[in-house]
Amino acid sequence: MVLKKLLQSFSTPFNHSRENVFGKRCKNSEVTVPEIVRTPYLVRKNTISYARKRRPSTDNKAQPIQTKPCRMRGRANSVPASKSGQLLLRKNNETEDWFAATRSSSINILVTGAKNVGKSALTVRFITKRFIGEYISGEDMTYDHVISEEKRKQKIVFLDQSNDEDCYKKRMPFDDQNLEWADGIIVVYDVGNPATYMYALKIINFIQNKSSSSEDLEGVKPILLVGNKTDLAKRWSLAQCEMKNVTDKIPSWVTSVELSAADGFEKVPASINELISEICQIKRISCGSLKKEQFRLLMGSVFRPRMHKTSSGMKFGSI
Ligand SMILES: Nc1nc2c(ncn2[C@@H]2O[C@H](COP(=O)(O)OP(=O)(O)OP(=O)(O)O)[C@@H](O)[C@H]2O)c(=O)[nH]1
Repeated sequence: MVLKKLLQSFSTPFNHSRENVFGKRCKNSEVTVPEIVRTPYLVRKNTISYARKRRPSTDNKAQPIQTKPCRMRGRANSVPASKSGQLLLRKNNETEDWFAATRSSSINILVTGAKNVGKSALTVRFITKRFIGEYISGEDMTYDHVISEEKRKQKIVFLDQSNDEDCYKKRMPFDDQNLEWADGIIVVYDVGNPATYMYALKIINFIQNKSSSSEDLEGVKPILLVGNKTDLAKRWSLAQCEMKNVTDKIPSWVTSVELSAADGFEKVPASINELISEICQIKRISCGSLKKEQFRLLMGSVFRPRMHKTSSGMKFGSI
């Protein structure tokens, strides 16, 4: 009944058929409704505003040019610390001490890649299980995430590295300190943009070259190459031919995966968990809960696609 009324309300005022919404011609007029770009998820402001990062203003007024320090951290006052410290942005002035402290106490993951490929989206999706439309651009962000295994807690720190032009020029593609700090690296590209894929390969080559100078980098720092935005299937298929020509350049020790931060209920946590368990093995830390989590995600994707959403026993990744 409600559905019937809803359908009627769609059709009566303008006499449009439902196809009109997707850009087809109206039945009784010559007006063409512009095509609507599909937004995968609605932003539920009340529940996720704490994790939302502001974009710089896009006013037409001339903005004063500001030079940002590359190692700028997210504004602490823009995001309140969550109870468990799972999503916590760092203050701007934390630098050397922060690197030293986190190096020894946590699992550190560097998230890098070209601009606008979805580095923040991927990280936030992993930590909060949510996709938020917009994020602060042009600033390095760090996120704390805690996994609990029985009574033990393991802190995971993500450094979401900005690649705005100023920083890019200074640290082509990132400085040694970030690389030394990281236990694992996530290199992100946009599957619909071959240039970002080339940039991702450049980063991997950079790491590979570093490994020849510091003997044990290769294999010791696991790399996850993530092709993001597969939900934009049209752009993706167009870019595939161009990317196929260069796929042989990915070194065999790099794990690669294609997914969508927007749609990635299972794939995002599964692939990042795999990277974390690899790091745990290398650092000889026990991460048993990750294995359980991976198994649960696998079973969830086979039998019940949203099983993990209702599970309360596992603290991993919850807010
Ligand atoms: N459709 C779609 N859009 C995405 C996806 N991931 C990210 N986006 C969008 O892509 C834009 C850039 O995402 P960000 O996460 O800010 O990208 P970033 O790499 O962190 O950007 P910088 O910090 O500027 O380097 C945002 O508008 C996101 O909403 C995805 O999987 N699918």
